[in-house]
Amino acid sequence: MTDTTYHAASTELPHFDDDPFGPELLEDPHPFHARLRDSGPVAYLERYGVFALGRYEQVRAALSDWQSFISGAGVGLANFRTETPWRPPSLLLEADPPHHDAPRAVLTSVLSSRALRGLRDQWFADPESLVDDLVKRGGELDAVSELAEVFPLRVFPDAVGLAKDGRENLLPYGSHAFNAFGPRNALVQDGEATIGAVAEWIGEQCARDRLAPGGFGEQIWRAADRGDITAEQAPLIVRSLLTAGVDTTVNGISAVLSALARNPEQYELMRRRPELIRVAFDEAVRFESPVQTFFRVAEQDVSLGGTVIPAGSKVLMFLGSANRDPRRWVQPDRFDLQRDPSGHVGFGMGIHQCAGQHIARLEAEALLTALVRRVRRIELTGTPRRKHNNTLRSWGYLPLRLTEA
Ligand code: HEM
Ligand SMILES: C=Cc1ccc(C(=O)O)cc1
Repeated sequence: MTDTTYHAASTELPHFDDDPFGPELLEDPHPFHARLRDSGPVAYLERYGVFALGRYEQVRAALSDWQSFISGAGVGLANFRTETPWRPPSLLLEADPPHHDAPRAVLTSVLSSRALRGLRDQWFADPESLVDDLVKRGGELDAVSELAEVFPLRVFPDAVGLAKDGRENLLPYGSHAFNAFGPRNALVQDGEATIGAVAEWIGEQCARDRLAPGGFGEQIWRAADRGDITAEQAPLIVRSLLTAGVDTTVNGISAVLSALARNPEQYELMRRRPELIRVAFDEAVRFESPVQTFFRVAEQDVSLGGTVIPAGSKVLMFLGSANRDPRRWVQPDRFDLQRDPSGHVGFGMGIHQCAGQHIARLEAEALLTALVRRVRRIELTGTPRRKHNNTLRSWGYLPLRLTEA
């Protein structure tokens, strides 16, 4: 592509000086998302020298076109072609076909909805006692520390086959990994101070002899015995579970609890029609988008939304903005259990679409089922507080009252 056409594209292109990873936008990204969408299909963020996609159509197109928008140069701001990643790249998230194929096939099989059937009874029983205790205690709670951070950490590490000790490392590791997809701002620098020991613990847990027989981790190692992947790949694929499997579901559960508390008529509807429980979680993932953004790199000059994005450019996809695009969703800012949220990009789209989405849905379904049986009403009892992260949309404090049914 010649300079003149690039120059022409860049001058016609809407430019923003906003910082999507700064405290103001992390606190409330929605006004910026609306400006970004209304500016056009493609924009340019001057602060980071990246192209930005805010509309559903272009985000979905970029997610689906893995040949033009690649993951192998990193799905954060860092370009692995010129910068050293903070950790060895993921064999799934930060890989392109053909290297991506075998690791993905293994995880798809290990985490398939069929494979999860054996977990259903145990995962549905667990939150019943948790909710019972909270209701008996009077029903006042911080839903983040006493529910959203508790339930996933009780069931998921066991399903992976992790040892009991050291599990307190999982949330800090995930938080740092998600911060590290952004610029090296204060959020990343704060994490760097302690991440060394945490990352070492995570790495140790991926060894075969640390993983309980029959768990997801050991099943990945058995795939290596079969030759589906190599023994060198197995621990890194286990690491993917530990990185993506906890903070995401914690924030997905916080998101659905927050949305239900703010929309009591939706909670009542869900109690009357429990088949809406699965819709509720996906609608919350659309509405809140626990994973807000991911990057891609243009593999070659690629035309999108009337703009030619030059080869080598980083492209920032605003999943949270796409999930609230009025060009795709009716009344997008409404949490509405009677809409069909399928097609949302909260789990991504295409070959990298979330490999753990069935896990996330099962956890949420188990918790919401326990709630609708025991709790008549969920209401906010104070001012919730956000927890800032460069990639995750997260609650730090969510004061709720659960009224016994
Ligand atoms: C509410 C919960 C979750 C959300 C919102 C979420 C979101 C996402 C998104 C947006 C992607 C696409 C990344 C991209 O296109 O670059 C993704 C991929 C992935 N997720 Fe999830 N995720 C969730 C839960 C989980 C869980 C529980 C696990 C593991 C058990 C998991 C494992 C993965 C993996 C391994 C990938 C990479 C897939 C690939 O590149 O082929 N996720 N997730
Ligand atoms: C959705 C986030 C995500 C983070 C890390 C990984 C990984 O480490 O493979 C996968 C997905």
